[in-house]
Amino acid sequence: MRVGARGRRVTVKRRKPASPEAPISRIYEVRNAERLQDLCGPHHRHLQILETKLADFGLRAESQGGGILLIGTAEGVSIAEATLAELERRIRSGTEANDMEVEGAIEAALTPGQTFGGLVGLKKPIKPQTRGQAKYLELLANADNGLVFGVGPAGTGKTFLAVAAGVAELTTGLRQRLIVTRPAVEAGEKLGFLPGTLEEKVDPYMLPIWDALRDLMGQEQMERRMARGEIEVAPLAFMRGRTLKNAFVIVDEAQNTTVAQMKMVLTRLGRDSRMVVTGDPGQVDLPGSQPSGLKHALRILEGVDGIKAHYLTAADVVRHGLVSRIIDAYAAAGEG
Ligand SMILES: Nc1ncnc2c1ncn2[C@@H]1O[C@H](COP(=O)(O)OP(=O)(O)OP(=O)(O)O)[C@@H](O)[C@H]1O
Repeated sequence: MRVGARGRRVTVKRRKPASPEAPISRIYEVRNAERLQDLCGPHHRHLQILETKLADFGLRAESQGGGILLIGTAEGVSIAEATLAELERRIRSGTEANDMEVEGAIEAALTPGQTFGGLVGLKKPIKPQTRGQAKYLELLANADNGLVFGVGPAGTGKTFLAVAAGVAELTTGLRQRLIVTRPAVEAGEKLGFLPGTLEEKVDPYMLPIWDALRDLMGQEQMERRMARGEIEVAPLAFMRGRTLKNAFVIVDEAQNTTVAQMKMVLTRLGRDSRMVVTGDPGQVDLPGSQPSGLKHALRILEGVDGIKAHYLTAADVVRHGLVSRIIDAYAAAGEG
């Protein structure tokens, strides 16, 4: 789905010759005079910002009765339409249109993942930050994808975006439960012998998950849903023998599952559930030379109907800029 003028392209006047860079003009139609004024801004300042930011596309924007005339390259006009549609969406949801919002809408329209329709029900909106993330989010946001593998190096948002999709499905009522599990390589089954509640036992290892949940739904909602049993964060061993129904299940750090563990968890998928498996085949911490269940699953499940795998790369790292260079250096040394 393209975030665009949503059927508003009423007038299309193409100039000759129809070379790709030839300027085109289209009218972004706005029937409501007050809305038109909000979009254009005082003394048409918003249109000036649009022209300045999209100068590379030769964009010109003029208010006309009933709409905004956009002239520029085809790409520029499309971005301007997407910007105006995003700005309209913000205004409709009660945001005051000001210079900052215009700039934010332009940024949203310019983001590589413009095709992503968005996850709803989150405390803060999530947007893809790279092309790879955009594709991954598209897969995650489509509830028809029963099993999605998110594979790639550290810091590409594999876990965070999976948690965002899970939170969105939980808070919008599409799924009754959100279950996040990780193989506890170090502690393993020994966790069962530590004192305290389950969360206390697994907290340090599960911290990144709690951080993401807190970020995406807020502490209060997170605790409320946890108390109601709607959110479960537990080591992989706790999944054994269960059928996970009506749940969004995330298997994180899946590179550290054994082949048997991976098969065990994949076959837990119950009715009305979805599963996202995330991991980095370059970071296997399994003792000895045990084969990784993730690598094995990716190999044998490739091409199976209804199963999607998405590969993020160093280009998708959203941590410090140095991280992607570190990953590349390790890969070059043959250790990634
Ligand atoms: N699109 C996004 N919007 C906002 N924050 C993001 C986005 N993508 C990633 N992040 C942030 O980047 C951080 C790293 O993401 P995450 O922990 O999911 O990476 P990962 O690929 O699972 O890495 P690792 O393999 O180390 O667990 C997260 O803490 C999250 O806050």
